[in-house]
Amino acid sequence: MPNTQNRHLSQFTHYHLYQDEIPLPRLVALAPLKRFKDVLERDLAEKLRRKFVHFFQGRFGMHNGSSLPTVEDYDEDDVIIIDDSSDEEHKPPPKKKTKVQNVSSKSPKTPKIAKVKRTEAEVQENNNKKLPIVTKNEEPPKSLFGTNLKESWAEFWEKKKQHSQEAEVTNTAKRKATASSSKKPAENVGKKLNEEKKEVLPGKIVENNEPRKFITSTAELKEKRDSVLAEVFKHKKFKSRLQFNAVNCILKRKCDVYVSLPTGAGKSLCYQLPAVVHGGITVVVSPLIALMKDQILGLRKKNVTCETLNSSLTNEERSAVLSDLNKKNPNTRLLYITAEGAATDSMKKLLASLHKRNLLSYFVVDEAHCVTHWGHDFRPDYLTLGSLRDICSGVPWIALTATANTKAKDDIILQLKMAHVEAFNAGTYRDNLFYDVCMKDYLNAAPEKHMAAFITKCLTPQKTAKELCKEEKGARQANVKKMSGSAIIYCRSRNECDNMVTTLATVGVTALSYHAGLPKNARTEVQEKWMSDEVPVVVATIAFGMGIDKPDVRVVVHWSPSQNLAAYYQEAGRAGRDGKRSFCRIYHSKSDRQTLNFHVSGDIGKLKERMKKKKATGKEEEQIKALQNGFEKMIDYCETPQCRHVAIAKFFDDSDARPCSKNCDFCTDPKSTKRMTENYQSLSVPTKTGRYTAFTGKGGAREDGDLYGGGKHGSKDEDMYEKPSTSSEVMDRLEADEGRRMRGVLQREFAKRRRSTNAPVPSDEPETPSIGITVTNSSSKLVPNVTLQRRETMVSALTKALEANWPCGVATCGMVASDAAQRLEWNAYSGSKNVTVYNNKASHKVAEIKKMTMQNKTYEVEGSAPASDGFVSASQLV
Ligand SMILES: Nc1ncnc2c1ncn2[C@@H]1O[C@H](COP(=O)(O)OP(=O)(O)OP(=O)(O)O)[C@@H](O)[C@H]1O
Repeated sequence: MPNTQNRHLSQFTHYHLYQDEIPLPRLVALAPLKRFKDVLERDLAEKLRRKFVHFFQGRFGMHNGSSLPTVEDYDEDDVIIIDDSSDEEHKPPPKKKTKVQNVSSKSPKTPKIAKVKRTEAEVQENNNKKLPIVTKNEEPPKSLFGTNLKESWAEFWEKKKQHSQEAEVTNTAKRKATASSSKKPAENVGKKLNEEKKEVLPGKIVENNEPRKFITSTAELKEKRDSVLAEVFKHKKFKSRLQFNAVNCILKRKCDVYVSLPTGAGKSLCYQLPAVVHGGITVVVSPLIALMKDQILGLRKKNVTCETLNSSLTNEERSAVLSDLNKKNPNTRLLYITAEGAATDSMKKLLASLHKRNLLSYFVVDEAHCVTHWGHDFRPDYLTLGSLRDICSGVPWIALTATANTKAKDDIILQLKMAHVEAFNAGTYRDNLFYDVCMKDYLNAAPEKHMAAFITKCLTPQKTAKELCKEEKGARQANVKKMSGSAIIYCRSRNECDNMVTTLATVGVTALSYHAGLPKNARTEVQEKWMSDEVPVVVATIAFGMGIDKPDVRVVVHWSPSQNLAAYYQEAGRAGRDGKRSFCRIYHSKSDRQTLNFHVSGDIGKLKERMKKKKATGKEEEQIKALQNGFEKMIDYCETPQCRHVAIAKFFDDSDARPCSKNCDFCTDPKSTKRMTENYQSLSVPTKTGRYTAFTGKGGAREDGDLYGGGKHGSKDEDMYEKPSTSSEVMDRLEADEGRRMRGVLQREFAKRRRSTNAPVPSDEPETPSIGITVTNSSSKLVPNVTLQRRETMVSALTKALEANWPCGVATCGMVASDAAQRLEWNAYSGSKNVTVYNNKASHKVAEIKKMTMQNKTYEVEGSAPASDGFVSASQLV
């Protein structure tokens, strides 16, 4: 690294920033300067921030940068210079004497603040800012971090913040007093001033053994509530009356609170806002690490300091979190933990210590339906949460869920030992969601194509159709439909996901697949592409979607029903979180029902096994009942002509279960919905060989003799399907299922040799190429399970996309679209190890071309044909 250690701050330029040539202490000093603001706000911001974090971690045991001052908190001349020469770790190697003046080099032991002049007006203006600044009128601290670095950066800022806020309160009070002095008697003003001085600031923790003072004045709570809503959460108002009421009740801290609001209704705010208002620490139990990460990310973006303690942390991360929690005034406001973690002795000790130090503000149980076997995602570890009551007595408990009926609600309250509960129950109705069910066997097109058309329609903004037509005239977007919003398609198995992506590509819908078979980084990549609207559709197993809060999901399709109605409601609830019209559709068939039946009976079988082995928790029988009930209600939902909203409302015991009149297929077109259901009921059921035989049940789903029985068909399906699960460990389980799937493949291979099975076996016969589509090196078997047909599909999708991009169907270099498509497809094929990666690569290429078409840019095909691989272009063949 060049010698930059001794440069004066003014000598650093953006060049040094980009070149990474600035020592960390200088960087800390430079960050506040406005001349670097543009850089800070762009890509380098993150880099700098990480450096900050790293730097402070090392020196002061801080674990995140969220409480560090941001560039907004300073002015150009508020230069803070840190002399770190006492810090061995960051000490530069000995250098030759330089002529450049180092403003900080005079006092090697004591870090100090250098301050340049500011006008009175600037000082006043900055006093009103959120974080304090160092002004010339103000006595600077002896050292930035206190003598001998005893005082931490966080403590310093906490003090500064407090000082500045107190000054602000006094100023405000003075202003108010002056304004009203002509009307009010002076003693009133004095009284008000005294009141305002007593204010307990958010985040301020009083001495250990003194009881912590929470805000109790209604007016004060109201004021803080509104300012936190606007300034921290950036919401103009509460989303609903119920959210407003729940927040108010929780803010008062007078009782435990049970909140049941529909999916996407803003339950998180109900506890996050009070947590910020009252300060201290709010402990949140969440069932999924993915969910926690999502919440933490969201909160950190809002500058709320939050942490997690879970099994995914490294030792260093864990000790950083703990060291903050062990401080007298921790920075952490919300601490996310798992129920499993809460049951450990170390967590119990930590909670006891926080409670003893008067730090605990709330104890929150998110997704509280996990506490009860009546819920759809029962987690035995949640049962132990109630015992923590004794550890943190007097702390208000908050339980939140979207999916609990009366039985579940009662059980949650019982299990969590909630006393004096105030319940906020909003029912499940979401008027922006349109629910419908399509019977796969009664569609006028192949079901996959039917679905693709549906998705395209949902993602094509109605209003701009005319504009699009206009645009299309003479424009290159001729064949490209403008899409807006995103879609999720839930499939049961990895194979189903991959096949669906290919099928969608043939009809011009670009999708990526997401499932446990993908490596973790590939899954993250898919999720990011979908979140950033690069690819509109994701085809996934139910592992996707948990904790995802994308506002503009316009459509959620279930390629087969969920295992129970509560899970379906939760999964479909990913749609329309921005409140706009969105669609939730299930494609259902007799064979889907049998497969589901097989899985449910498998789960029931396991529970019965457990009961026999005396490993039982005593709740198994009820769990079995809940499983059966959830499944029956799911089947009823699909197979009974009724208002879909009513079916959901009844399942959750909503008091208001009126038909929606316009938000489901039955209410908008009862005749055809009934006809479709009748046709479905009269249909025969598929046999082991795939043929249909007369359905002998008496009509209703529950009379199906196969229900919960599994049956031979189910057994045969075992290796074809991933085990669906609504449990929070779904990812792990899906991973484990891969082993089972492989065993299935082996079994099929043996069976193939014995020639004694009906299971579909991969054929060794060479595949026949389709007429009109040429695929490079078509006999290649480089990527297992990628059939010639799949490759042809991709070539054809790429050709279509390129034809739309190149107005005359020919690139500037004279290459025709089909040749270029072959080349691109080959690149994807030869660079992939498995079918999913191949699918995603090829589909992403289609998306990339389409995006460029929309932007009126020409897609350039790079690279040359893989001659040694036998590449022969279509034009050469003709
Ligand atoms: N007062 C509000 N004004 C506007 N948007 C809000 C408000 N409160 C919450 N939201 C937004 O609503 C969305 C859903 O919130 P949240 O994730 O808390 O829902 P939820 O009830 O927990 O849903 P689910 O049970 O499906 O996870 C978020 O994007 C959140 O920012």
